[in-house]
Amino acid sequence: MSHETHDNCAHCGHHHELVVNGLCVNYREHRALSDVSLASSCGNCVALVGPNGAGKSTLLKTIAGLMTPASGEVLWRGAQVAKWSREIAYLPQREQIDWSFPITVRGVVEMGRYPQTGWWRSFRKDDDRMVAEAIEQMHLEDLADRQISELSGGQQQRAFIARALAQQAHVLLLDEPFTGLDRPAAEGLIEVLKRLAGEGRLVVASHHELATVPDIFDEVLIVAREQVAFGQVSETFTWDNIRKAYGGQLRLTPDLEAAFNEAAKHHPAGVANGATL
Ligand SMILES: Nc1ncnc2c1ncn2[C@@H]1O[C@H](COP(=O)(O)OP(=O)(O)OP(=O)(O)O)[C@@H](O)[C@H]1O
Repeated sequence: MSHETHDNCAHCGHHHELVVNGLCVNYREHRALSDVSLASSCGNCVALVGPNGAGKSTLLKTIAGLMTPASGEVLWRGAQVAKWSREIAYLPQREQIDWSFPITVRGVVEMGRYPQTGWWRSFRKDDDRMVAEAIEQMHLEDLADRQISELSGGQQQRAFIARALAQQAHVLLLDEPFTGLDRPAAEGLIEVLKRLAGEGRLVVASHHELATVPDIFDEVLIVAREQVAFGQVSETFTWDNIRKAYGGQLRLTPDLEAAFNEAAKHHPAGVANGATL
């Protein structure tokens, strides 16, 4: 799949870049991630893949500004991410969220406005409008007054994405957003992610289902505690690179083989040569 890439973001009219430079991240003295570098910009959907413990969540948290790098840097719009917390939204893995917390869907989405309003000032008309628009964009109107705990997994994901939209976030960092979704919900989420990228947002998501990478993403970062490869899915999503990251943990199934062939079709050289694996 390939999105139409906007020169300028339809969301804000600019063309912003996320740059990760030689990033290393530790938990105390334990090195979780080494030497990650990438550059992506508005309008892209970036997959983060690698085996369990590869450092995907760590990278998302660091890009979100929630962890401090041991070395290297993360820049958005040319400055350290800490400066841009309003523009960057992070959705943790499902199990990190307390879904029993008593809050309505609208309450979750309103939280997206808190960084702007501060806790001390009340909502203005604009805040209400942005919350209503986000709810509408994620087709949550009928569920807005329901408790978040009463929703299906797919609906809960949509509520959290609506919160990011209400925040007017430019970068969406999603940790395994497809986990626990049934097929229709997953297909709905694929459409949502493509639409958000198509509107000029930058979506970065860790993803376990390798066979669906070419359907959803434009670019891929493959990690295994350190960077294996980063680039366009058509060039980078190859069995060679995936095998480097997963070692003997992964078998080349027919589904996966089909996905590599699908990815290669969009590669200029792949089309010319009719190349397969
Ligand atoms: N809070 C923590 N304290 C210490 N080490 C941690 C902590 N969180 C993660 N790690 C370690 O850092 C490394 C990277 O973990 P991370 O959760 O980023 O991987 P991941 O690719 O997201 O894994 P998964 O696919 O299983 O979610 C692992 O070795 C893990 O054990």
